Amino acid sequence: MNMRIGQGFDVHAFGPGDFVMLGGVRIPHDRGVVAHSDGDVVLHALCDALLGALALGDIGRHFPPSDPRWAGADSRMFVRHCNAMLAEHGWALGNADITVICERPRIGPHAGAMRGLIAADLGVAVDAISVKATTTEQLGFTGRGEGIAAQAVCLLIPK
Ligand SMILES: Nc1ccn([C@@H]2O[C@H](COP(=O)(O)O)[C@@H](O)[C@H]2O)c(=O)n1
Ligand SMILES: C[C@@]1(CO)OP(=O)(O)OP(=O)(O)OC[C@H]1O
Repeated sequence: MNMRIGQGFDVHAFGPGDFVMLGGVRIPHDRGVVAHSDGDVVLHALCDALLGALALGDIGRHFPPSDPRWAGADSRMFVRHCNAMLAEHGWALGNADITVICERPRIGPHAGAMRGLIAADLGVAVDAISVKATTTEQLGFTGRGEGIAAQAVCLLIPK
């Protein structure tokens, strides 16, 4: 069977604020993130995985951080754009698996909501989308609470 695989990774620094956007879900937190858009590392990593599977570059190529149109943008729009590109090139998402890397906020209580939004934006069943999390045992920049990271892998199948 013809298939394509993709992977993505994204990091944003914590900064002033009282919430973070992760997987399209607004999560109350004692920090915000520094970003041009809404800084949703889950959706940015997912977009890079989808674009990588298509060999169509990365999110910054499609939505340059220098472009004022994307200031404060809802990253779900980036995901829907990538999904349109999948269809345009004759591919559909088989499944995606995403890992959020941070000490806090806790992701478990929000993972179901993230999966639902991502599945809706990609037009797939919820069981095609996995969202999970790990700490780095207080090691490194995520361990020190300086920022948050996410990685994603996806498998594409012919449409
Ligand atoms: N931000 C996070 C980090 C972790 N979790 C959940 O806790 C489990 C244990 O994490 P370790 O890093 O100690 O292995 C992990 O498997 C997640 O279920 C979380 O919800 N949010
Ligand atoms: C999402 C975009 C949009 O301009 O900007 P940021 O929110 O800063 O996010 P990042 O992952 O650093 O870069 C990708 C950009 O495309």
